[in-house]
Amino acid sequence: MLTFNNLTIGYNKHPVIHHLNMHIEKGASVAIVGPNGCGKSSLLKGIMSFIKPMEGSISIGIEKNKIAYLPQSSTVDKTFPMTTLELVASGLLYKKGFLSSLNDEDLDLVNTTLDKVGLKGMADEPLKALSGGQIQRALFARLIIQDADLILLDEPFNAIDYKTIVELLKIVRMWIDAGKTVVSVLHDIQQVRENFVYTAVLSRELVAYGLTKDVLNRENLEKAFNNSFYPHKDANICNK
Ligand SMILES: Nc1ncnc2c1ncn2[C@@H]1O[C@H](COP(=O)(O)OP(=O)(O)OP(=O)(O)O)[C@@H](O)[C@H]1O
Repeated sequence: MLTFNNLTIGYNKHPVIHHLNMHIEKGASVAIVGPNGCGKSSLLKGIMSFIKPMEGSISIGIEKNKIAYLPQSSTVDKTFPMTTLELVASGLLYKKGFLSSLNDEDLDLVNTTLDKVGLKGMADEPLKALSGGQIQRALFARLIIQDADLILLDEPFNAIDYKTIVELLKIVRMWIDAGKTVVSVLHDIQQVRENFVYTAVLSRELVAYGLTKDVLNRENLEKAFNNSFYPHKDANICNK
């Protein structure tokens, strides 16, 4: 489904992810863990082609429109003039082209999905009227509507209350049980252990990748988190 071939990505010639070789099977649930600033978000952005590899490549075994992406909540512009319904319906853009071309069936699907994520009656609310947790529920509704085969989640439960986390985790498990490939950046080790079969421990370079039960251990976490961490702009230009 997804292969990183000697992948180096970074900014202004300075590497953030360094010579990554890793393969993710179709239908796998993969957590990406590692210290702040080690390149987890950059890796997801690389998969989305928002940033280009400095070296190596990313092979994706499906079409781009079969990938859904949840960005880190801090990057979502809540002042954007849009209703909850429009945000969720934008998950159909790949299929429909324009929101104006949505038919009654599409709108029914959006409204049913809003109910599913606990946002019944919120369709016409502007985004600025939603709490952080409600925005995250709406973004999950958009992911459901997209019905993608590969789902990329960047810290999906950051600053979200316990009840919302439990409900959103049920959606993630539903995707995994349905055979979708789910790759998620997470900081909560317990969440990883309980929900993700595979884990990649990153620290710019890959520290370990394999079954969560085998690789999510103190030794690998210490290797990743004890790395002396410098801002990536001070990283040597890669000559490997
Ligand atoms: N657009 C950018 N331009 C320049 N540098 C960037 C850019 N985005 C990220 N970086 C730098 O790349 C490095 C990795 O950032 P990234 O957001 O991928 O890390 P992360 O592991 O997701 O961190 P966190 O856990 O804090 O979200 C950091 O040093 C960051 O400052």
